[in-house]
Amino acid sequence: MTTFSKNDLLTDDHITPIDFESIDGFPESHSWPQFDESLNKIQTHDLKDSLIPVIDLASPNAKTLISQACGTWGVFQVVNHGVPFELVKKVESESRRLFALTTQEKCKVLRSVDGATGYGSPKLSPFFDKRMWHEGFTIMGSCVDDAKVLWPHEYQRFCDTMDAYQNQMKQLIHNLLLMILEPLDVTQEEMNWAIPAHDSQSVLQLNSYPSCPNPSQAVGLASHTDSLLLTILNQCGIDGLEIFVEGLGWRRVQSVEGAFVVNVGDLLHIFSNARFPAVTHRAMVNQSEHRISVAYFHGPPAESRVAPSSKFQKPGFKSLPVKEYLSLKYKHFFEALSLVRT
Ligand SMILES: C=C1C[C@]23C[C@@]1(O)CC[C@H]2[C@@]12CCC[C@@](C)(C(=O)O1)[C@H]2[C@@H]3C(=O)O
Ligand SMILES: O=C(O)CCC(=O)C(=O)O
Ligand SMILES: [Fe+2]
Repeated sequence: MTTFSKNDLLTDDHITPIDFESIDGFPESHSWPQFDESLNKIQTHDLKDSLIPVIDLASPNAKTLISQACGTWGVFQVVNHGVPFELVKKVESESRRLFALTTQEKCKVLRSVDGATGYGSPKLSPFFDKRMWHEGFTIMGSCVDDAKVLWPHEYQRFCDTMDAYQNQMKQLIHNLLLMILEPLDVTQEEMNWAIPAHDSQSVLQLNSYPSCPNPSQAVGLASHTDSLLLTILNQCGIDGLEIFVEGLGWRRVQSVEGAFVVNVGDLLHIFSNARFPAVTHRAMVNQSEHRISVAYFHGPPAESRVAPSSKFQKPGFKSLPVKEYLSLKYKHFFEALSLVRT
C-alpha cells in the first residue's frame, strides 16, 4: 500500500466522509486490497479465546496485572472501573443521535483543514490511498459551539453527556496512570506530568462505522498506533477492534459488557523507554450493524517535553517537545517513533 505525507495530499476529500446515506453499492475508493488470508485464519480460529486480559480494577492484584499487560501487549480491558453504566449508555445513544443526522447537517460542523475538532474522516486518512468506512466527531473540551449548530434547541443533552463522560474518563485515566507508572518508580515530577492536570490534552472521539455491503474489502479505521499516552475505548457492544500481535497477526478484541479497552500510545511508549509497546490496532466493519465506538485520548501538556523517564540509564529516545512529536507524527505517520529513537 502506498503511503503519503499529509502535506502532499491533504484535500477536502480527506476530511469529508462519503455520503453513507445515499451510497449505492460499494465504491472502488473504499475497496482495500485483500488481506493476507493466513493471518485472518489464525484470528478467526482463535476468536473465542481471550488473549487480552480483562482486569477487575477492584481486585487486589489489579496493579500487577495491569503492569504485566502493559509490558506484554500494550493493551488490556478493565471492568469495575467506576464509570456509571447509565452514562456509558447515554454517550452511546447521543453518539447515535449525532450520526443519524443527515450528511448535510453533519457537514455544517465539518472539521477545517487546520482544525482538530468537528465532524469528518479520521485525521490519519491522508496517509492511505484508500478511504475508510468511517465518519467521526472529535471533541476537545466543550462541544457546545458545534452542538448548537447541529441542534439549535436541543444541544444541552448532548453537551451535558459528553462533559460528564469526559470528567469520568479523566478520573479513570488518573487511577490507571498511577497503577501503570508507580511500578516504574518514576519521579513525582514525572508522575505530575503524566496524570491529568489543567493543561493536559484530552480528546473525545466518537467513531461511526455504518453497516457495509462488502465488509471483507473495507476497513473501518486503518492500522495505527494512538499518539498520546493512554486511550480508553468503549466498543459499545459490537466487536470490530483488532490488534496486531507479532508472530500471530491480527487478533480481535472481544467486546465485554461494561468493559473498556485501555491501550498504550506513542508518548507512553517513549516515556517507558519502550518497555510498554504502543499497540498497533485497526477497526473492521460488518454488514448487519452500524457500529459506534467512543475513544478518549489523554496526553501531557502540548508545551511540555517527552523523553524516557529519568529512571532509565540508557534512554532509547530523544527528548523533544510533545507538540513537535505530534507534528512529526502527522507528517511521517508510520516512521514517527523510529525518527525519535537515539
Ligand atoms: C490528539 C489527537 C489524537 C488523534 C489525532 C488528534 O489530533 C485528534 C484525533 C485523534 C484521532 C482519533 C481517531 C484515530 C487517530 C489515529 C486519528 O486519526 O485521529 C487519533 C489521533 C492519534 O492518536 O494520533
Ligand atoms: O473503533 C475502534 O474499535 C477503534 C477506534 C480507534 O482505534 C481510535 O479511535 O483510535
Ligand atoms: Fe486508535
